[in-house]
Amino acid sequence: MKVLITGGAGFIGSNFVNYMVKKYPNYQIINLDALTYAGNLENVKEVENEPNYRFVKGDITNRELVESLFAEGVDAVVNFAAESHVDRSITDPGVFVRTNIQGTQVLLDAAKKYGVKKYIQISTDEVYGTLGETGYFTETTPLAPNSPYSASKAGADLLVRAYHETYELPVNITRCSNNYGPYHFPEKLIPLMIINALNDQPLPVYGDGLNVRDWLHVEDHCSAIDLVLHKGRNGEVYNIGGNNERTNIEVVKAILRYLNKPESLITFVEDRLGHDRRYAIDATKIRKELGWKPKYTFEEGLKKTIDWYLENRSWWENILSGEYKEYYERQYGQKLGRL
Ligand SMILES: Cc1cn([C@H]2C[C@H](O)[C@@H](COP(=O)(O)OP(=O)(O)O[C@H]3O[C@H](CO)[C@@H](O)[C@H](O)[C@H]3O)O2)c(=O)[nH]c1=O
Repeated sequence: MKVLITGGAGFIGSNFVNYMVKKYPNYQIINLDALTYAGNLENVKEVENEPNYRFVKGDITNRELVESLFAEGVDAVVNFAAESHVDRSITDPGVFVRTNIQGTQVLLDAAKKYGVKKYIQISTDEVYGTLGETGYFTETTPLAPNSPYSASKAGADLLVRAYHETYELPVNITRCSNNYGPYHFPEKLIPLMIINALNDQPLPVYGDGLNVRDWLHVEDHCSAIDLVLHKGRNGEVYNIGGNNERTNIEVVKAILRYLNKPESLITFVEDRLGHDRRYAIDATKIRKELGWKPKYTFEEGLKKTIDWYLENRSWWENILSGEYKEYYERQYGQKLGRL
């Protein structure tokens, strides 16, 4: 089987590339990634010399390039390639529409033209919008995205659905909750808080810190996608979530406790615009239908993740000294009163 993984140098994509190359030595894995600010070949260093792995630098909106890869005979596509950061989408939505929607359409066209056996769209629980204090997102919850990022992901999901209904393309859409684990780019909550705590820098918590996210270890996400790839019923959506609801402030305090750093580092800053209050996934369908089970509790997964950041200092120090530095100052400098 030849599997094209797009966005395989980003956080979740690279974890999936590493997982697939090692687990299936008989599969050919092609990693197509544009290497934007969030893509990093260091993330796939552990498999770069494996005979069943190949990297191609390129953008999913590049129709010619995408078609040339499909012409080689791709059996399955797993599309992770996306602009993923909500805060960036609030200041610059255009690139989100381009990559997340137009890029998906290019992949769908090629998948249809060359007759792939499976197309998997990696989506997000954010397409469902926000929850109050109770309730869960199921696969039939209406789409109600609130940020330009989630709107672009919802748009892509609708295209994927339409290619199934109209052309009978064999698709699945997976919608996961917040992932965490190794190679998570430092702009996101958990790695940002770990790194700032290690550097004795203020930890910027948005609003009252009581927004709730449902955390899923990235390895558990990979095992779920593996099941969907091999056993998913065509045309179906599968929610993937770890049942680990935590407020942001709980997560931040747990990180400080593990690192033995003072809570005085916590700094409440101006809230994110349109900030979704709570996400919580009902993953009954994938558990019952495909037999998926996460292996990490949040406490174990978080400790393992913090240890990874302690052991891989040079990975994140390289990112911090590059173009990310400018983003960080723009995003937090004023909020933290340091500019
Ligand atoms: C970066 C940052 C975030 N936050 C808050 C905002 C959110 O309530 C929570 C998590 O923020 P983020 O790490 O940006 O993740 P969130 O907005 O939930 O979105 C993530 O999870 C989604 C899945 O739910 C994915 O679709 C997105 O691509 C991914 O970025 O922490 C802070 O309080 N301070 C911060 O500095």
